[in-house]
Amino acid sequence: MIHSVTVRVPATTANLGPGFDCLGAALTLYNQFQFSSQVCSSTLDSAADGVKITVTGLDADRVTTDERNLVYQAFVKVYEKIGQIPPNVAIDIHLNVPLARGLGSSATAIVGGLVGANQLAGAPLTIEEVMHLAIAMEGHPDNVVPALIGGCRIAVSNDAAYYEASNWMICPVAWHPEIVPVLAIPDFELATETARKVLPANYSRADVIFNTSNFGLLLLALETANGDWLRVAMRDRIHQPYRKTLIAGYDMVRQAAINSGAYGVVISGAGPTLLALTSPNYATEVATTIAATWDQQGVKAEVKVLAIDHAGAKYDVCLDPS
Ligand SMILES: Nc1ncnc2c1ncn2[C@@H]1O[C@H](COP(=O)(O)OP(=O)(O)O)[C@@H](O)[C@H]1O
Ligand SMILES: N[C@@H](CCOP(=O)(O)O)C(=O)O
Repeated sequence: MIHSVTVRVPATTANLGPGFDCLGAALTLYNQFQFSSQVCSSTLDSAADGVKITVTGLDADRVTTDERNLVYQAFVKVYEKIGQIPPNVAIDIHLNVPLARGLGSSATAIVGGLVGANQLAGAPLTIEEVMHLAIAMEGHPDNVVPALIGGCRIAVSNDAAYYEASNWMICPVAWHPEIVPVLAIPDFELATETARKVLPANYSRADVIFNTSNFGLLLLALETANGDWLRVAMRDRIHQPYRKTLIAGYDMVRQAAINSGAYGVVISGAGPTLLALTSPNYATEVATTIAATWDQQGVKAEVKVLAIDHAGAKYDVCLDPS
């Protein structure tokens, strides 16, 4: 019998400029979730029956430890899907991905909870079924998909209604190893829900064509590391023009990063983290410049030079000694 499951889930950077709600990549920064079976609820000291949650690491005090916790909600979803009552469980969460910064913290929580529950239940669901549950919970595929399977991915819906889709085609996007993601994480939060509310419901034909052409070019540029293409292809008219007003210093930081060698700078996920893509030779210079420029605007930012994670969610299972 399985005693505990430990799941490691990567952060993500979604959208990458023109790929709003359909393109995202996993990053080498991870949250960890451990799920341990409990014998009976009388051994648990949480207010919620059947679950005890502890959280350590970054922003730990900001995460709820009762049954509203997103990891636990995802855990329960698996048992609903298989028609079983969720077992009593202790969940230990260790956070390295900051909350509400555009690095997919909610995606790690959803994927961690789903993968943990599925393994604890003896793996009744396929990875596709886990993915569909994750997309339905998050409401869009671009962060949960790379968080689950790693790499850079495009999600395409086979259904007419994109956001209600139950059929998804997931395709890998080649990412040239000489393209380095530099992430600049400011010291303020921006909830995805808030950043989605500022977007218009409709777009002009010109804006749609602008994004479609840049998106196509971006895929070629990521595969080939063609700098001339990348400098053009990271432009977007679907979300960034509206969201940048929520990110103090955005234009100045973007221009300074480009002047110091970045191909381009985009909002990571829903923001406020900024993603610069650059070559290995310029990565340190770009990182230093972004931090210094934001500092001049009164914004403290942590800057990380990362790589693309190709593994996605990884788990270890520990069997009951008896
Ligand atoms: N490990 C976690 N456990 C529980 N809830 C989490 C966890 N990580 C994130 N969340 C929830 O997700 C919210 C952040 O989600 P969101 O606004 O989409 O930002 P992000 O861009 O980081 O995904 C947090 O405020 C919290 O409610
Ligand atoms: N496409 C979504 C992506 C949100 O990603 P997150 O990492 O900020 O949760 C959006 O742009 O709203």
